[in-house]
Amino acid sequence: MGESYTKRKIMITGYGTVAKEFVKMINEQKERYRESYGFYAEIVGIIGSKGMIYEEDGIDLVTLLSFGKGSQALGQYAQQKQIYIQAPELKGDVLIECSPTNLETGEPALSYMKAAITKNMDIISVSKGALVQALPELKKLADTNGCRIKYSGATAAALPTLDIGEYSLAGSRITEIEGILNGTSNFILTSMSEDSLSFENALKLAQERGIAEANPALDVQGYDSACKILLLANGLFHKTWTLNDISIEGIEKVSKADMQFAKINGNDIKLVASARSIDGTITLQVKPEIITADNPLMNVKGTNKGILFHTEEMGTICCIGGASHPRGAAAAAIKDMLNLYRG
Ligand SMILES: NC(=O)C1=CN([C@@H]2O[C@H](COP(=O)(O)OP(=O)(O)OC[C@H]3O[C@@H](n4cnc5c(N)ncnc54)[C@H](OP(=O)(O)O)[C@@H]3O)[C@@H](O)[C@H]2O)C=CC1
Ligand SMILES: N[C@@H](CC=O)C(=O)O
Repeated sequence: MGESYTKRKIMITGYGTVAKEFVKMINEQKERYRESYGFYAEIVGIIGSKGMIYEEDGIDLVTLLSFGKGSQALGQYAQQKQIYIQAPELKGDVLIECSPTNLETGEPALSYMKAAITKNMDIISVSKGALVQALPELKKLADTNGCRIKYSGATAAALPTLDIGEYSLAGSRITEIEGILNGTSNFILTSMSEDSLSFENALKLAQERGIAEANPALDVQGYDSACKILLLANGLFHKTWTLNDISIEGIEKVSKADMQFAKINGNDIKLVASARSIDGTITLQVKPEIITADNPLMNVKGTNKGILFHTEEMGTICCIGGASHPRGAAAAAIKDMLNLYRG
């Protein structure tokens, strides 16, 4: 890549586990991104629940990273740099949305995204609430304002899903999608099945790894998987389904005995999110299913995830890996950003 590059001013909403990984990656690799992709990211503002730090010429990432996360870290940064915590205001070129997922209201992400779009900012979202509540409305608003919305981080993050469907399978007719899309519940099921951990201990470990949702009920009750299959199915089948169109069952009722019984027969139990054709109609559901040994999803272990696309023209495509992890989620946001602006 030559000397010329695109520079964009970045704002982040929600400075938690994923956002901090995003900041770390920009700090460590911004020069590599500039050289290899012709794109330079300058983080100018971060909004937490108690207000915003903003520096027009770029936040000093090394200083910021010397503190923890959340509004406390933003406050410590402001004190160190002798700047004020300001009232939130979206300004810049790109919003990286990393606030907590709220499936009831979509907030605070929904308001942040709308405010950003009205300032002609592109959006990269890792949070799911606003997308699940209002993606068609947000896309319309974005079109009117000439901006774009990407959300790999919200559709299984490090596991490529939407990109495969939109780019690698372009032109092919996707008939069905099946996936293990939630790392926390897959980790719990694998730990119960292979490491004899209890449900509670496995969930605690997933929380310690930073992969469970702030409200882990979203993971174990199947809602996180439901959000992901909804966003994938709407994106790839060009529909506007809502969460109400999905039959959702989580893993809370799966017992160790169920897992052992499945294993005796060479099978396993996994939380599968699917968009399957039943009587000619696509039906969306999330539920624990028996996976037989000949199913590639059998190999999805621990925090890994996996997806199968059944197509008319390209046969069945399988992708496995992309373990749930805050760094993987941050990397998915970086991928979206580089794909939007690469030279
Ligand atoms: N963790 C993961 O592996 C993945 C997470 N995601 C999604 O990414 C998002 C972030 O996840 P994660 O970083 O783990 O979550 P965290 O809970 O670690 O971070 C969210 C942060 O948002 C801040 N926050 C809370 N309320 C507001 C508000 N009103 N305005 C701005 N900031 C606010 C909180 O800090 P404070 O209140 O102190 O300001 C908190 O630190 C979630 O929506 C999640 O679903 C997606 C893929 C993977
Ligand atoms: N909680 C999710 C991570 C974000 O999507 C998971 O466990 O996979």
